[in-house]
Amino acid sequence: MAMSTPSVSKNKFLITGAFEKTPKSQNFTPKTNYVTPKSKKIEMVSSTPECFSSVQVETPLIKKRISKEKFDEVSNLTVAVRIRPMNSRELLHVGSADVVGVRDKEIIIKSHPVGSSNVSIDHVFQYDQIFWSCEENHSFYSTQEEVFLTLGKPLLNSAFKGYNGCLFAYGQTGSGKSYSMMGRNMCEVEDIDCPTFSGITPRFCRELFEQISKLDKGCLCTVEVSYFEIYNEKIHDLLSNANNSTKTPLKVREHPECGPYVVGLNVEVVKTYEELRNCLLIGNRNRATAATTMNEKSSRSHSIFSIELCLSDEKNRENASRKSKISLVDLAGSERLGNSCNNDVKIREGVSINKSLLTLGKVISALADQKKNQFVPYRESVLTWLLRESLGGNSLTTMLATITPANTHLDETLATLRYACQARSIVNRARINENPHDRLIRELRSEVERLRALRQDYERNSFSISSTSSCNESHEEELESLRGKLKETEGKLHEAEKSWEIKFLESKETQLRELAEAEKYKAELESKVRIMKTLDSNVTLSPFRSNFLEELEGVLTNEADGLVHNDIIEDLKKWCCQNSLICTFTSDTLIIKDPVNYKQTSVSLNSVNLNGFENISDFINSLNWTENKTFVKKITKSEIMTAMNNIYQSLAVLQPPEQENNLCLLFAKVNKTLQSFEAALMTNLKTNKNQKAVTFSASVLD
Ligand SMILES: Nc1ncnc2c1ncn2[C@@H]1O[C@H](COP(=O)(O)OP(=O)(O)OP(=O)(O)O)[C@@H](O)[C@H]1O
Repeated sequence: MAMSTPSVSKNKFLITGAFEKTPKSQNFTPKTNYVTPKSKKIEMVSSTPECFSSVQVETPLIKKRISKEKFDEVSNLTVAVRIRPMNSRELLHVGSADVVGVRDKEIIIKSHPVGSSNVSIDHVFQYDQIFWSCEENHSFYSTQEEVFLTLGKPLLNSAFKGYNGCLFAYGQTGSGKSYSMMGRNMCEVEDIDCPTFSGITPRFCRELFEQISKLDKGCLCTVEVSYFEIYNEKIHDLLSNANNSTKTPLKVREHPECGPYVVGLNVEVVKTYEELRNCLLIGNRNRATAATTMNEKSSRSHSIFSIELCLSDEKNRENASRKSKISLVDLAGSERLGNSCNNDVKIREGVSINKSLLTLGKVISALADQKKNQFVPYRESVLTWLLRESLGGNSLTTMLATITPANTHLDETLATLRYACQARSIVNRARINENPHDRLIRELRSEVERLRALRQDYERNSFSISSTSSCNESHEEELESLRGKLKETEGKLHEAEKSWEIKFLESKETQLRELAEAEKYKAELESKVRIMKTLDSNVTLSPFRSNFLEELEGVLTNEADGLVHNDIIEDLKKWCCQNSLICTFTSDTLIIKDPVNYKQTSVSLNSVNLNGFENISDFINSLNWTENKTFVKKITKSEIMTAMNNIYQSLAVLQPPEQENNLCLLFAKVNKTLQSFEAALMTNLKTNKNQKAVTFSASVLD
């Protein structure tokens, strides 16, 4: 990737006067990116070869669009070209020559068609900015700072207004993309902070925090940063701690409102320039490590460093809250497949890089075409998908094309310049990312101001007209309609501002209500806990309580019907059931209870004999019945289960916050029921050792 900088320039035809310069000692005023700077006619001082030379104008005619439509900035992509010095390899190459000339905002490339040394063609390209960085000591040399001030700073200023921005470097390997974007070296603090060599990205970070420090006190500002690279169509997080080889590539998803994003990407919140610089260093080091282990991978990967800026100023209604995202992109080398691919891996890489760059090309030409409803294949590559908003969307975008002046790379240089020319036709519509209500208020305010100014003009004019001539009726009408319009807009603004205040109050009220509810719930919970504690200490629970359910379950499941298994007993049970009598058994006794008439009888199982009786009814009536005033009921297994379920449901009712008294009562009731159940069960178990059915007194079920 590194090439040494030559000490001597071998310009054969140096067309100086690249663009208007300010002497180095003076403060440099950036030529703003989105306004065409006034050009200065500068003479060519080249030594044009004395041969036939034809001129080929390569720049398509484009109408530069800079318009503000209700705070939307409609503008073409800003395209700049930077020419780096020839490196030692290029200088040592036999027959090497500098074929790039610069005049104002034009680049002229001199080429000789194959086989005709005497005929040359001048390819002329026009751009928004040209940075000639071939000879350091030359007065027209463009420094790193100038490149930042011209391209990076306007994007930063726009970010503070709420516009998204993107700056991407495009060019063949070794043409100076990383040098321009990051600097001469990029893995040490000294490199990042180097006043001479640090590139656009570190300068952007430094300036960002300088501007933040100058913001008003009441202005809240957050900065979030992410850094990733795309290699072979796969995304790798450069801020992740995981080892490069173990990293799983991240995926791209599309949010319906926010657009495409990388899933699981580390986003760091940074509060100082030093923290931001640290992120940059981590990312650069990760990138460099990957480059060494994977054979100069960095040349073949695209890196995207993104900064999200969020500003909110309660005091200043004009700039209530703004959000912007700036992406600084260093693309992979754009050379064609044949030039650099000499093995399988490289061919695969080349295909992937070319897939991204090819799609980028397709996207650029589709957007440049400007036909309505033209399909733009953003989703054909990860790069274009993620840069969608930067290309033809909501962003102010700048492309920096980097080239070498050497004739050895003439084809690549021409390809890069043509690519860059086409990109100039892309139109983006950037809008301030803000709350729609703030936007409405701002728009109405500016409309009111405009109408007021118009009215003043009219009033002044009509005064001079009426003083010189008789009353001009049509003028008066226009003035009247203007007044009406102004009144209407002022009314709308007043409404918008009022509704904003009402909304604010409403949201405050909702907040207070929610807070009060939360407090109430908290108090209820606390009282519930208090009750639980009191109950625990006051109520003496039976030692069997913990085993109660298991015991009950044991009894129920053991209902193995090991009773007297004979047909007579079965018939008796059936008959009793049909006649509303309760029929229970101990190991040797049959007990029959009549709950309606409060009677009870018992008979030894051994003496049950139906012989001599016509039917079961006669046998039952023959038994010795005694009075029994206690109403008892036999509970079946399913009845017990239902009763238990009822208890659990009652317990469940305790969960939501209840009035303290209700809660107390309910709890006591449940406890009582459980105790009764338990007592009844224990009595039954104790008194009837082999009993298989359990009888409870009816009060238990109340
Ligand atoms: N404007 C410049 N002035 C002086 N040296 C430069 C300039 N631009 C690039 N160089 C030097 O040229 C060499 C290649 O530059 P750089 O690594 O930035 O190329 P690149 O386009 O990013 O390549 P790659 O695609 O491989 O990443 C480096 O040694 C760099 O220092």
